[in-house]
Amino acid sequence: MSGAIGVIGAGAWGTALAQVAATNGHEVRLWARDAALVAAINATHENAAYLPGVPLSPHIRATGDLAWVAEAAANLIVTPAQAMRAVLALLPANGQPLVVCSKGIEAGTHLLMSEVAHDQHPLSPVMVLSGPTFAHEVARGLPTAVTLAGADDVARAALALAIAAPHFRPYASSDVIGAEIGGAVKNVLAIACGVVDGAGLGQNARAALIARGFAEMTRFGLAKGARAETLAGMSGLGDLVLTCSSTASRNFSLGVGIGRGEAAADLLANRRTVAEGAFTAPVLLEAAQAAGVEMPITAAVCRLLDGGDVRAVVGDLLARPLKDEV
Ligand SMILES: NC(=O)C1=CN([C@@H]2O[C@H](COP(=O)(O)OP(=O)(O)OC[C@H]3O[C@@H](n4cnc5c(N)ncnc54)[C@H](O)[C@@H]3O)[C@@H](O)[C@H]2O)C=CC1
Ligand SMILES: O=C(CO)COP(=O)(O)O
Repeated sequence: MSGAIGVIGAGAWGTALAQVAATNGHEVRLWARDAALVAAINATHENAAYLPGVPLSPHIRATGDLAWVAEAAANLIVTPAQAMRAVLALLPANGQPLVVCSKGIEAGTHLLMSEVAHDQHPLSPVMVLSGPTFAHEVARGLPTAVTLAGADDVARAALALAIAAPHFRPYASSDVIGAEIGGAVKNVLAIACGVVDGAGLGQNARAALIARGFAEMTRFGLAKGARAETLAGMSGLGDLVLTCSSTASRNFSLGVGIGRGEAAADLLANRRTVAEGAFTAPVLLEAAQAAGVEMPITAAVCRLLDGGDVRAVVGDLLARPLKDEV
């Protein structure tokens, strides 16, 4: 793939991906909706608001002009999930490949982000890039592997070559739904693991939540047409383990606060960066109920986000009738 690469969304992850795309010498057009952020990135070659301390490649140019970004050979979409449809509606449609890098499910429609992208840009090949990828590590050049999923083999192979770097290794997949469901669901489960940490419930409980959470992810994924091996790969289990283990995760950190007894509403009101699991949880629960899939951990996270008492919610989760593991 020759030519520029567009990155839409200049938060931590969009900025880190811009840095990856610039590694191979591509001109990178990084769109932000906030004019002050555009000016600051271009003046300082740093995104101090969302990815502080990382000197950005001179190949990256921030912009507020979506039409200029749309002329690039491919567009990586990295807005918060619930904002994606509105931003894509403003993006000129050139049939350019669109790569969904956000993790979530659209409220109201229950659509995955790739489905939202297809709705808005039916002529574009749509791909999904997902995996265990803390932005600050990727931006510093630490080794990272991702799933790059897409139905169009040619577009996917071209994009993989364009973004692969010695520290950044994309694995190809044709399972778009599976790649997306892993990333969306793990954010909800990371909140649950944070709660366990904040409430001091111990490492056994955290490991049990990861395992039972993975069972939930798999049940939901299979019901939606995902492949089991995708859910067990980078974008599913890999990302689940990463985000359930570290306060570097915004979702895990949100859970820690809830586990310590802080009100979820206050924690969310005081955040500047996005914790997608808080938006995904109620949508996921609705989608699971519509599909007839039981997701008790997701339901527990929803109760906690609605202000439920931690001890009561955990007690209810553990008091459910005994059942077979599989
Ligand atoms: N930070 C990370 O390590 C990773 C994040 N992701 C996903 O990438 C997506 C973006 O996350 P981050 O970049 O980390 O978020 P962030 O919280 O660092 O930044 C969000 C960006 O979106 C902008 N924004 C907020 N509302 C908007 C709207 N209505 N329209 C357009 N732009 C808007 C903000 O101004 C900011 O530039 C999320 O879905 C997240 O789950 C995926 C992998 C890694
Ligand atoms: O998706 C991520 C890592 O793969 C980032 O997780 P958080 O959004 O919880 O920080």
